[in-house]
Amino acid sequence: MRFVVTGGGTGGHIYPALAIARGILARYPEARVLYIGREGGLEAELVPRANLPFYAIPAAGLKRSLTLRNLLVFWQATRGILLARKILAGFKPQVVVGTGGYVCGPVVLAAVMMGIPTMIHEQNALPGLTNRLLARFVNQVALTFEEARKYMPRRARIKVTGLPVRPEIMGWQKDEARRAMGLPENARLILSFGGSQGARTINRAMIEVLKHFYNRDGVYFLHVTGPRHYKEFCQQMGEAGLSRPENGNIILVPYLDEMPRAMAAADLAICRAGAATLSELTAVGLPAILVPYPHATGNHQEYNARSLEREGAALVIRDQDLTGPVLCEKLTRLLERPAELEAMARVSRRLGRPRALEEIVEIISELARQ
Ligand SMILES: CC(=O)N[C@H]1[C@@H](OP(=O)(O)OP(=O)(O)OC[C@H]2O[C@@H](n3ccc(=O)[nH]c3=O)[C@H](O)[C@@H]2O)O[C@H](CO)[C@@H](O)[C@@H]1O
Repeated sequence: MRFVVTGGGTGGHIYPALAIARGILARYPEARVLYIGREGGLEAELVPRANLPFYAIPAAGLKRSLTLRNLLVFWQATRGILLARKILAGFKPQVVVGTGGYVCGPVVLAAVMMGIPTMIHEQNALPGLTNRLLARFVNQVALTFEEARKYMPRRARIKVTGLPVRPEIMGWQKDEARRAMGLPENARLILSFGGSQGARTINRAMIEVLKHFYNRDGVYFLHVTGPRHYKEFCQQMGEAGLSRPENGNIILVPYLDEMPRAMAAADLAICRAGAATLSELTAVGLPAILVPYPHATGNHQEYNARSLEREGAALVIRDQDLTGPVLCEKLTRLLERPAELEAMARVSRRLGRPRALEEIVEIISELARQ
């Protein structure tokens, strides 16, 4: 069997495409999966590293307003469709799967024109422009959040599958993770982090939180500063009188490779609201205080965060409202009300979709049988 996956631009589109490719190969070890991405895109680096065959085509994004650049974009899209048609005609896939990003447009459209079954996956509660356009033409739309449905055409075939999380996320039991981290039995662990680069506003607020809770009994903090902010953060901790936080109840790291273990061990997370992060939190049932990244396209992180908040799995603080005292107050309230925190954890676990990948691969299998 042969399958094509496509999606690019940011890790947010590429990692789900890679997870789906791996899911297909796990189910059909004899299958061939080809990844089509953008010339010079981040996928051109990540896909070969994941040992998948990769073809690049030209693609660029439309500006939302009418500009000269858009003419160039149309030209590139036409070239992209022609090239994608050629690749698809040669490879003859049974199904083409797109996960969003500019490059997805020409590849999925070429497949639609050629009568090849197609599926797209949308990661966010507010769908991206490419996926919204493609949803009109594809055979199946898979969503992470139910909320995204209302932005999709009414006649689209839609299923809420969730977003595949990396398997390691499910690999730890809470007790085992806490023992491995050397945490005392009954202490609570608060895990705070920004995106992969960290988040300056969360760092700023966390300085005050850490100062407030320093050496407080029964609560531990694991704070991830982001690699670029680590030195500055340690310096600010020193200025706040916490020059040796590791002697108390605070662990500071620039980046956390051990995120799966930390999420399993933690009782509460303070973080951004990227789709992967939220899927991981709900997969392990970890309640959160979410601070959506305000510059994400269309402010989609706030839509993601509100979706968890509406259900009762998280609280949301907007980036512009985030200060040390506001965060301290919310945190203190939750720590003083363990029943509330436990209820949030239950809702979070209920929202989790640890079988997302299986469901997506099942849809792809059905399309392949058509
Ligand atoms: C800035 C931005 O626009 N981000 C978007 C990007 O997310 P992006 O992929 O940047 O961010 P996500 O929250 O989705 O994922 C971050 C990943 O990094 C991991 N991690 C993070 C810090 C750390 O120290 N260690 C670690 O392992 C997290 O566990 C998670 O797996 O695409 C997503 C899907 O379209 C969107 O929802 C996000 O809004």
